[in-house]
Amino acid sequence: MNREVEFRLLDARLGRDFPLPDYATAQSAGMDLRAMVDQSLELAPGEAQLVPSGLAIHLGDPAMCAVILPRSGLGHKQGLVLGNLVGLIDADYQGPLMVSLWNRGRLPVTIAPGDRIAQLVFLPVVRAVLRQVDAFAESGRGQGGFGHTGVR
Ligand SMILES: O=c1ccn([C@H]2C[C@H](O)[C@@H](COP(=O)(O)OP(=O)(O)OP(=O)(O)O)O2)c(=O)[nH]1
Repeated sequence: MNREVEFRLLDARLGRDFPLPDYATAQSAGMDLRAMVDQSLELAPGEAQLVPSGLAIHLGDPAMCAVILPRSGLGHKQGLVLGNLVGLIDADYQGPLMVSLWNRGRLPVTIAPGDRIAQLVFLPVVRAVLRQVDAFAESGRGQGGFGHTGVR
C-alpha cells in the first residue's frame, strides 16, 4: 500500500543537480538520503557530524513514523554508520531531516555533496496506553529473559 507523505525541498540542488529521493528498485524498502553539504567533508575515525539531507517531511499521522538507517555497504565496508544508530522521525516533526553520520572505522571517510549516505524507511506505529496493575496474569515465560532459553 502506498501512502502519501508531504515533503519540502530545503536545498534547490535536489531535483536539479541530484535526483529526488526515490526507491532504487520496485521493492526497495528505503529511499536513499543524500548529503546536501556545500563542500566535501571528512569524518575522522570516531567522529560524528550532523549532515543535512536537504529535505523536511511531515508525516502528520500518528500511525506512522519513519526511521533513518545506515546503508549496508557504507556501514560494512567503510564503517560509516549513524551516531544515533537509528534516527526516529516523529509524525509531528516538520523540521529538517538531519543525518547523524558516525565514522566508526579506523580510516577517515570523505563525503561529497550529493553522496547517498543513509536510507529512510516509513513504518506503521501502534501507540500504547499504559494500564497500571499490581500483578501480571501468568504468561508461561514469566520473568525469563536475557538468554534463559539457552544458545542452542
Ligand atoms: O536522525 C534523526 C533523528 C531525529 N531527527 C528529527 C526528527 C525527530 O522527530 C526529531 C526528534 O528526534 P528524537 O525525539 O529522537 O530526539 P530527542 O533527542 O528525543 O529530542 P526531542 O527532545 O527534540 O524530541 O529530530 C532527525 O532529523 N534525524
